[in-house]
Amino acid sequence: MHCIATAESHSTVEMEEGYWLSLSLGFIALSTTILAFWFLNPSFVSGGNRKPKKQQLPPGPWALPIIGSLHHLFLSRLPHHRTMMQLSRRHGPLMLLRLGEVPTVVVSGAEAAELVMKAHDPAFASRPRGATQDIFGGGRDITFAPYGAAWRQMRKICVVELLSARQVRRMEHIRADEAGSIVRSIAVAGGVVNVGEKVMRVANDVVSRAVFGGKFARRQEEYLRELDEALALAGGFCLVDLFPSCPQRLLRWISDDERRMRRSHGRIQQIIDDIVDERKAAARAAAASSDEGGRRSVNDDEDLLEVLLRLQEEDSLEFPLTTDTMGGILFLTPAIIESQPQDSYSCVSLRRDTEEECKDLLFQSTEPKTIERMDMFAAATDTTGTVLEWAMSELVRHPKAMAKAQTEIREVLGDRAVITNSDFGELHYMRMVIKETLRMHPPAPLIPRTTREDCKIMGYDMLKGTNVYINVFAVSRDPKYWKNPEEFDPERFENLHDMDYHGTHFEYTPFGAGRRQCPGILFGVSTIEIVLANLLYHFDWVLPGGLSPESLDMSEKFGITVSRRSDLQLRAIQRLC
Ligand code: HEM
Repeated sequence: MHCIATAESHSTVEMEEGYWLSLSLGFIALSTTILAFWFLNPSFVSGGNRKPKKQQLPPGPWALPIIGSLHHLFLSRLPHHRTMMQLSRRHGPLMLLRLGEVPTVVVSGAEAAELVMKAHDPAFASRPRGATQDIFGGGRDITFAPYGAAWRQMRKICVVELLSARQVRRMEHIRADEAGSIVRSIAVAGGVVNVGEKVMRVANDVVSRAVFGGKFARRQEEYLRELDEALALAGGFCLVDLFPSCPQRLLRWISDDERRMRRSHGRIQQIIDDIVDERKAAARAAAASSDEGGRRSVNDDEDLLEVLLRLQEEDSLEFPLTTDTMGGILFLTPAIIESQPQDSYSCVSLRRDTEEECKDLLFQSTEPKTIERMDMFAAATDTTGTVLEWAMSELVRHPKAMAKAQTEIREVLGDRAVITNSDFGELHYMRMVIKETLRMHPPAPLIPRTTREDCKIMGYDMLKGTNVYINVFAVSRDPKYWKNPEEFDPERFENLHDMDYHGTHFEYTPFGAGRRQCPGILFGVSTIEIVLANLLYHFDWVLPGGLSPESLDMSEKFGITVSRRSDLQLRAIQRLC
């Protein structure tokens, strides 16, 4: 797909031909079949969640029987986070939508976000569950895990062992190497570059080298394609997620989302299996020739998988570090499990609500079994690549900002063959460019949470089991907190030094906040900084064919992460030193 020059602005996203036809047919088929169920079993449409008397639920737009508020989203020509932003400007910072059978509250103000992610954080610290998310992460991974003991341990390992500042610093040579190789590949290819593809690859290379010590090599293209498909489906807006009590067979007949998700996930799984197999064989060979009889010791070259295997051997954690837990953190596969003791734990069922139930399930002793999940790979690749692509898009649309960033980088870095993160102390403007990109294009615009218990927010009842989306996109474009919010203006951060990524300013939370806040901030930002600095240091960038900067299409593709709808194709002009 090409991104070049449509006259469309963000807010007039062109829908593909046939979309309306298939949408209408889908609605008609769904409504007819659901009506039939309604007559047979009226409690079906309520989803068991009728509004109890005397409860003060948040306001929201008018709803229809059966589909609830879905028509507001699906009849809009905008991606869901934008439609929700428009609706919440009418209905308020806490807005109730009924998405099919699923009651959902959208949070669109900084004060409300602070109440949800800080004041009442424990009540909102779980993730929604749906059929596609179950395939994607199965609730056994860290990202989609229900709040509870298993999640806490995975999180602790992530924060303390895998993504700590020390660990991220230790990986500096990987980032520098990979940023260098993207520069070389652009210089060799010359001409028009698919920037989106390049930055997605480099983000994936950095994380796979950090985790496995190696790269995806030949199958990276397939991996990224399948990841793209899976992430587009995992946003929670597929029919199977919206009508959980509707018979699966019927939904499968109407929509093939679930099948597509299984297919993509299966392919991703196979690719990872192959990589782990190779890695295992190499580890066995190394252990056989080691003087220490194969015992692992801390060393400076250990990748994240090695860190986990060492922790497992040390056996000093509160819960034993099983291979399942390791899989939940890194996205591993049965290839590793077979070497583990028979009393490994694994999650055997889905859709449990209480912490106790989840704990029971997550720590049931079972035979080792196949685990399917994607975590650090998906969480790190897509978000990092997406931010880089949006940053380059905004810079190309704003040549003055591009020139200012390039001048700064070239002055500060002087003549260098290799650029590393430790060279970046003085790159203030580039850091503001990244902050502004994350304000305008947070890669995860709707942060998904679910209520673990009844509570009251701004006088409204939030019932247990309600899904919650914190619309960080809406908050960071709200004129109440930001001057000219629709303008790309990195300078706005000049006087906002303390506006960082750590989730303490609730008008700016691209990485979320509270217990579930992204643990990969340092890893992600370090990768973004080094790749962006290299791209801007070594090349000048323009739209191909003499197109004007304003003509660049900026429309979005909705999914769990929101990337560009079309790839970013730019002409790279190598800088002559
Ligand atoms: C620019 C890059 C990134 C952005 C904008 C981003 C954003 C987010 C957001 C918004 C969340 C949800 C937070 C919440 O619920 O409050 C999240 C969760 C998460 N992110 Fe990131 N992320 C990025 C990069 C990364 C990287 C590089 C990694 C790992 C290497 C990572 C790992 C995770 C994990 C494991 C979670 C789940 C945490 C949990 O549920 O406890 N992220 N991220």
